[in-house]
Amino acid sequence: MSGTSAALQPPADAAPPVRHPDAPAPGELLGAHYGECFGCGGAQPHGLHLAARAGEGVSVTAEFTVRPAHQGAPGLAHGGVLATALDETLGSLNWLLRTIAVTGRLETDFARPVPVGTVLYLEARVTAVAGRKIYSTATGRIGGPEGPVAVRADALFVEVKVDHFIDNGRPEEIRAAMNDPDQVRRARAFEVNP
Ligand SMILES: CCCCCCCCCCCCCCCC(=O)SCCNC(=O)CCNC(=O)[C@H](O)C(C)(C)COP(=O)(O)OP(=O)(O)OC[C@H]1O[C@@H](n2cnc3c(N)ncnc32)[C@H](O)[C@@H]1OP(=O)(O)O
Repeated sequence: MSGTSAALQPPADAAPPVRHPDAPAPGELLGAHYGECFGCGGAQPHGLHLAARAGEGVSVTAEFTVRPAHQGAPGLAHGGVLATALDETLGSLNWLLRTIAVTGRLETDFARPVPVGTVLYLEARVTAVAGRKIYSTATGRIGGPEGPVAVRADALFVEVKVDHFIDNGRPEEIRAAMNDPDQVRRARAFEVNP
C-alpha cells in the first residue's frame, strides 16, 4: 500500500522548483550542513555520514551503507534509520534552492526489508514550491542505482530563517555554531535568496 496524503498535495498556485544560479554543479558533493548532524555530519561518530551529490534540476543522489549499529530486527535496518536517510537526502535539496528549510511532514513507505551491509541508493527531487512550502519526493533502491525501490518518501519542508535555530536550539551548541564564522556566513547568505 502506498499513497500520499492530502497534506502533501501541492496547492493549485504551486510553481515548479527553480535551481538557484549559484547551486553546486551536477555531480558535485554538497558537504555537511552541520558537522554534528546525525544524518550528514563528519564529526558525528554515531551518524549515517550521508554524502549527497547535486543532480540535474533540483535533484540529488546519495548512498548510505547500512551498518550493524542501524539494526531494528536481527540483520535488518531499523525503519527509523531508513526514514532518517530519506529525510536527510530530502533536506539536502535545500542546497540547490539555496533556502534554509526544515521538515514539516515526512510520509514513508517501506516496500522491502533492507539487510545490514546493503548500500541504499537514494535519489530525491523537489516537485513544487508554494511560498515557504517545498514539496519533495525520494526513493531508496537496493542492489544498484536502478534496483528495486526498498523505501520511498514524500515530504513537505518549510522555509525558516536562521533565527529558527538560534531561538530553539540548546545554547551550548548554538554558541559553538555561532563561533564558526563559515557556518554563520553560509546560513545567512541562504536567507537572502534572490
Ligand atoms: C547558527 C545557526 C546555524 C544554522 C544552520 C542551519 C543549517 C540548516 C539545518 C537544516 C536541518 C535539516 C536536517 C534534516 C531535516 C530535518 O530533520 S529538520 C528537523 C525536523 N523538523 C523540525 O524540527 C521542524 C519542527 N516544526 C516547526 O518548527 C514548525 O512547525 C515549522 C515546520 C517551521 C512550521 O511552523 P511556522 O514557521 O510557524 O509555519 P506555519 O505557518 O505553521 O506553516 C507554514 C505553512 O506550512 C504548512 N505546514 C506546516 N507544517 C505542516 C505539516 N506538518 N503538514 C502539512 N502542512 C504543514 C502550514 O499549513 C502553512 O501552510 P499555508 O498556511 O502557508 O498554506
